[in-house]
Amino acid sequence: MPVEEFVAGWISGALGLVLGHPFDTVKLLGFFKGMSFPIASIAVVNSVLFGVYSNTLLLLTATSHQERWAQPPSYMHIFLAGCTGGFLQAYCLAPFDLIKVRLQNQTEPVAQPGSPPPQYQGPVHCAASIFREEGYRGLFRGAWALMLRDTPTMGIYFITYEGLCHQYTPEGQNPSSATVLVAGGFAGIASWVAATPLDVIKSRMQMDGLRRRVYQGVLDCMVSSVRQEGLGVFFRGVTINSARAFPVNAVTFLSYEYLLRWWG
Ligand SMILES: C[N+](C)(C)CCCC[C@H](N)C(=O)O
Repeated sequence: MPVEEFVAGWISGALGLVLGHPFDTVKLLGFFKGMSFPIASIAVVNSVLFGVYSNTLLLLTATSHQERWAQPPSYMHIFLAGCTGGFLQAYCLAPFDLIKVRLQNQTEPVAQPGSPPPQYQGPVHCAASIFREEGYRGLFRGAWALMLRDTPTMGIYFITYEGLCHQYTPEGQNPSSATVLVAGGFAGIASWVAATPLDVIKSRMQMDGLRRRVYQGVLDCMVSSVRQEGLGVFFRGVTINSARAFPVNAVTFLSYEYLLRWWG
């Protein structure tokens, strides 16, 4: 099994994250505060995504990454490989994403003197507390919603990327850096727009169970969110998600393609 894609996915995910982190942290003081945990986690997750995507395409079409611009795979194969990558990365992402959401939802930007310490003191403490209080399965709270969010939208991610690259690249050539940046940026936006409704539900499921369980499952969470807040609830955060998605995914794809060309 070719491993370059896993390594390139690892590095490119980390680079994209450095750019995206300020968007994730706009509410906090210090843009790059607390970055080591997300870097470590996105590197693992992106490596699984790109590694599985590329190897699934290899299984489906028998073309390696180097041959793919000359012999483009069908959109059906690209979509299936993207969905497979999205499905498997969701399981790796689930505990990391849970910890991120729990930490982001708990704190005041500046601790008030005399106020009680935050429930979770950092990522490791957060993971240990969830494990202690909610068990091993607690670490996978919201994982089902995350998997539903990522499986089809990672298919959309790769279809948009490959489609735009082909559109703007002469037959048989490698896409230019500008093309890769723009195609990567729009792939990020397209997949985030499609992912936002389930992203909202996923975050609610992850916060559920902290005290009293409110939702019975993904469907129940959807129905009660729409009842209380209307259909607009599904688009909450779509603008910030898209603004973040462009630079993050432009850099992720550019570094991914360049690392593979450089090694290959
Ligand atoms: C599938 N979904 C839309 C959730 C993510 C697609 C892009 C993944 C990228 N690491 C990022 O953080 O933007």
